[in-house]
Amino acid sequence: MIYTCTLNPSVDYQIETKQLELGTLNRVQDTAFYPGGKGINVSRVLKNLGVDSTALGFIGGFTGTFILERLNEEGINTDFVIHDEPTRINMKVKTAKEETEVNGSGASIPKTYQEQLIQKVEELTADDYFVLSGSLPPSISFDFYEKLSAMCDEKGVSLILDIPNRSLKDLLSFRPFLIKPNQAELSEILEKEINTKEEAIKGAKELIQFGARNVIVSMGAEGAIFVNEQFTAKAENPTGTLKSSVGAGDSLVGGFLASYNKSNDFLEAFQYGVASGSATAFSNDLCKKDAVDQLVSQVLIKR
Ligand SMILES: Nc1ncnc2c1ncn2[C@@H]1O[C@H](COP(=O)(O)OP(=O)(O)O)[C@@H](O)[C@H]1O
Ligand SMILES: O=P(O)(O)OC[C@H]1O[C@](O)(COP(=O)(O)O)[C@@H](O)[C@@H]1O
Repeated sequence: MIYTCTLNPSVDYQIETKQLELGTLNRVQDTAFYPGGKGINVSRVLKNLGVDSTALGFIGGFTGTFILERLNEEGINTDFVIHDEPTRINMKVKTAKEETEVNGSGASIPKTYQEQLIQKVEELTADDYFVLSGSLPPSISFDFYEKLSAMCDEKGVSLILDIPNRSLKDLLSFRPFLIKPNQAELSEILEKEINTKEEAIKGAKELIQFGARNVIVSMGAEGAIFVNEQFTAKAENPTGTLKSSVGAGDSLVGGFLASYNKSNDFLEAFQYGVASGSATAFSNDLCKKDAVDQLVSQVLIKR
């Protein structure tokens, strides 16, 4: 079974407006609410691609209820720890020119609730994948990532890490099956500029040395690279019109896992993941299977 874990979920409030001007009244053209947070997005993408998963993490309040209802409607298994404070709301503003994001910091999670989540992860076995994705809420420290990663390592659970944290390097000794920093995150982790695919491949190889088993660096409109101990590959995106790139990285992870789960083939999974990321970038919500299947042959992979 694939488990996703979102420690800091969100309701994503997407706004489309002709322009966004600070210090004045802006009126919007279009709005939509989506259940958000990186692990939740991975579960939603997996479901869209025909693969079941169970979404774990913390949710609470009226926003948490919204997330739970939407995931239930979509037929996604959930096993969240429910707390009292509302889950955060993240604003995603799209104008004709650019995308702007304002992410909340997150709810306060008491220690007893943190312990409840640990108990759920205790149940996982070596047949499972555990996708630990997204930021930490303010009341939880980096040790929590360490604790969950160490548990996966001990039990032989395949760990996928997609955390926007410069200390990701400190988790690589737990031998994650896959990590997926984006270009900016890789720069932060390695404390150097990453501008090209060649630089990203070099950087990803450093992360393999630290213990990661497979590394994908996503590079937005430029595509992505894949590195493991056996080979490296570059991917170019298919062409299309950008609608919203929110969740593109999570879609890459979801698409990769959906394909790898069936084929055990890294290159095929990488290609399908990139097609999923692009299909999300070309739509308002997360990618749907038809769109991914249409794009996949247009993703150019070079080993
Ligand atoms: N503008 C775009 N056009 C086509 N594909 C895109 C675009 N933005 C993102 N993607 C696809 O989605 C993947 C993940 O996007 P990226 O923005 O790098 O991740 P994150 O959301 O984690 O920052 C990219 O590697 C690419 O394949
Ligand atoms: O936990 P963080 O880093 O604040 O990210 C949460 C946000 O990231 C998202 O999961 C989207 O992530 P990506 O665009 O990186 O795939 C949103 O749904 C959510 O608002």
